[in-house]
Amino acid sequence: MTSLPQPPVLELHGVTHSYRTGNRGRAVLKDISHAFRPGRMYAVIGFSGSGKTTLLSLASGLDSPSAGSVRFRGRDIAELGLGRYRNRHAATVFQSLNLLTYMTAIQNITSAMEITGVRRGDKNRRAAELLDLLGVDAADHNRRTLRLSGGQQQRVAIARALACEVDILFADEPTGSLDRETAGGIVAVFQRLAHDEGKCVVVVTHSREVAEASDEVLQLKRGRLSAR
Ligand SMILES: Nc1ncnc2c1ncn2[C@@H]1O[C@H](COP(=O)(O)OP(=O)(O)OP(=O)(O)O)[C@@H](O)[C@H]1O
Repeated sequence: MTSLPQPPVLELHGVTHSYRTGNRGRAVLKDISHAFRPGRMYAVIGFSGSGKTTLLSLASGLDSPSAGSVRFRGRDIAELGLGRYRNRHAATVFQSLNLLTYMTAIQNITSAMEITGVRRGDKNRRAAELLDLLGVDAADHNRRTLRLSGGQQQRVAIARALACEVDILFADEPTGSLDRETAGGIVAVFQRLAHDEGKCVVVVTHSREVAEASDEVLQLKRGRLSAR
C-alpha cells in the first residue's frame, strides 16, 4: 500500500518579485509556484545572483512578493501576519548565524524562546534536549558560543530555530564555511529533522553534497524555479 503524500505546509503561488533600481523595476523571480510538504528536505540551487536568497526571504516571511502569495497550510502569510508566521511557524538559520556569542548555547536558545513567546515551563531542559538532538556535547551546553567551533555554532543556531517549535526550517548556505566532514554532520541533522521529526526543511545551497542529500532539488534560473 502506498501512503498518500501529506498536504503541503508551504505553497508559493505565482510569486513574482522585482527590485527597484532608480525608476526601473527588475524582476528577479517570475511567476513561481511550488508546494513544499512536511517530512521532506528541499535544496534550492542556482548561480550566484539567480535569486535564491530573495526566494528564501519571501518564503520565510521576511519580505513580501511584488505579486502572488506565500501560503502556510493554505492561508496567505500576509493575512496570518508575517511576524506571527516567523515566530510560530517558520524559522531561518542565516549564513551569519546571528548567535549572541557572549551567551552560552543554552542561553541563546532560551532567550529566543522568551522573545517568541514559547509557553514551556522548563525552557532550560528543552534547550538541552534540542542540543542533544543536534549532537552538541553536554559539556558544551553551558559554554559561551564564542568558544564553540563553526560546526557546533551551526548546530546551536539550528537548535535555536527549532526551539520556537516551527514546522518549517529555512537555512541559507548552512555548510558554506564548514569542512566536508562537519558539513556532512549538518546535512545528516537536516535529514533527520525532515524524516524523523516531520519538519519541512528548505536549504539554499551551492553544495552538490547538500543537493544530493535532499529529497527534492529545485533550480532557480532566469527567474524561474524548476525541478532537477
Ligand atoms: N535589496 C535589493 N535591492 C536591489 N537588488 C537586489 C536586492 N537584493 C538582491 N538584489 C538583486 O537581486 C538578484 C538576486 O539576488 P539574491 O541575493 O537573491 O541572489 P542569490 O542567488 O541568493 O545570490 P548568491 O548565491 O550570490 O547569494 C541579484 O541581481 C541582486 O543584485
